[in-house]
Amino acid sequence: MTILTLPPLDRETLGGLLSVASSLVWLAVAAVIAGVFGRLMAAEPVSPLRTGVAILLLWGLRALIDMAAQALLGLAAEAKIGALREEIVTAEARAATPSALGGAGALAALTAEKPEAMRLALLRYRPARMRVMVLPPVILCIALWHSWAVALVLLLAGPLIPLFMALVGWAAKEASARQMKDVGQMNDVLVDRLAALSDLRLIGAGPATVENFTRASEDLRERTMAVLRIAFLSSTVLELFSALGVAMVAIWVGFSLLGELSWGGWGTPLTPTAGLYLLLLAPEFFQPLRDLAAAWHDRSGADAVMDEITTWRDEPRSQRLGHGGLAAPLAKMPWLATCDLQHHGIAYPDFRLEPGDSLAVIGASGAGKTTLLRLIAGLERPDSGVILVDGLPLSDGNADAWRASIGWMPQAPHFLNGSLRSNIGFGDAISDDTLRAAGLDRVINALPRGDLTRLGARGAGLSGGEGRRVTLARALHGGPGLVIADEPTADLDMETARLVGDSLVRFAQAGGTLLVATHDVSLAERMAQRLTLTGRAAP
Ligand SMILES: Nc1ncnc2c1ncn2[C@@H]1O[C@H](COP(=O)(O)OP(=O)(O)OP(=O)(O)O)[C@@H](O)[C@H]1O
Repeated sequence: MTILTLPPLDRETLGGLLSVASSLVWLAVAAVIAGVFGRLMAAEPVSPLRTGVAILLLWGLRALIDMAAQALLGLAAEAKIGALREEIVTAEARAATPSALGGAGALAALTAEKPEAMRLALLRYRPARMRVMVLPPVILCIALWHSWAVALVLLLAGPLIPLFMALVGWAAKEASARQMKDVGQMNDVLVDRLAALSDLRLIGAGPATVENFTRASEDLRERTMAVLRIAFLSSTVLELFSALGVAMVAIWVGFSLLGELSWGGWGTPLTPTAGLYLLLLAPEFFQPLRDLAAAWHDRSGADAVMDEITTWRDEPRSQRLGHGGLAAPLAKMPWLATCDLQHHGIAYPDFRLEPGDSLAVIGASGAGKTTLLRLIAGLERPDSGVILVDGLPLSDGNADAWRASIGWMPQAPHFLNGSLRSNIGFGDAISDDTLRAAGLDRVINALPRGDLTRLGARGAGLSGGEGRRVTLARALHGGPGLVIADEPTADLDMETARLVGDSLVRFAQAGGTLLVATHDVSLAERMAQRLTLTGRAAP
């Protein structure tokens, strides 16, 4: 294998190797310092300039290597965390069913907050493990060269640290997992309660909600304290072991230099330079082990997050059609047909919709109207049968472009916590024609802040009918070929229902294709075709 064919080092490995190199530079610095003090103690001449320059150069080198290592490790951690976040957001955007992990709050925590808990582990754990594999053996060899007694002390005290670390590690991982779960649940509680704040007040559930919330936050505090307790306990014990190790080396070196101890070396008396060198190296022997112990704790938190991400990954969830990416809409509106479509035990009658046609899907509650609309939009995969778009089966290959050609008016609209304008165009400019077509122009003129009126998550600031017109404008925005509307007139008074119906009919009269699921007989009668669903066949 030539060097050219060797796999390139990833940033994390390179960062880890540089952190090892930086620690090795310290051995050279310690040698220079010990040499200088040895000469001073032996009353030999020392060049302060040469010594100062040598130490400065070595420190500078170490700082540079350290900086490069931290930069590389930081980039590697950012890339990993970014990739995880992208994976979660992309998968959630493609999932047709909600995650069993929790609601929006839990998923937001899994995407934003929890991967952040992995950063310290990514920055510290692997480099610390690499340093542990190199530095203690190197220092042990140096110690053995000078004294078997010092090597024996290090050899006995050193392994106690990883041993204790492993024992604490189990408890730390469990405590971190419990804490991570609580963080997700807490976010869910927060999202739910904030969404229902006014309802909770009206039914007088304020005090009970506050009490529940206090209990949940108290639980989270206790879990966090449990994690911190383990961290404090483990670091105290590790400090104790390493302090004892260093103290024993210091006692041996001190008494050997004083001539009180004649054993532990290799027959020749310990020189002041060698003694000082051993004293400087002893803490460095324990340092990587202590770093690893600290990083081990970070890793416990990161493992708990990874376990949760693995559970989320392993959930069997059906996927929307398409890749979820941005796609250009189809050049011209195709014809649409269904063939032997079956989903969730409901068999759907076949239908065909030409460009410019309008179809009302009618049937009792639970007959499968919303499900059919979702299937047509590629938001769910049918259990069997096909949807034909210009004669081609709707598939992952054409679903993104198909959806880009559709305007969607859902039964239960969601609003972003932003201005009315941003709730229609999501950042795009909105044409006056779209506002007029949705009958929204007069509504906007009557609002004190016009299209800058801020909407809450449930469309607060607008009446139900006005909110419905916002979703209609959203569906019409961008000039879609097909508008799919799910119960567009539900819960509206007759006048507003007629206005919304007029807007939809005008869209169809202007050449748009219209698919409407409705219980509203007068709206259904205004469509060119009607499709009646009968739901599941009786068992
Ligand atoms: N993931 C699912 N698995 C199994 N059945 C489901 C699933 N989702 C929905 N259903 C069922 O499919 C049926 C059709 O539901 P759908 O919402 O399409 O009815 P609908 O005709 O739109 O009702 P409504 O007029 O009340 O809005 C319902 O019985 C519903 O319980």
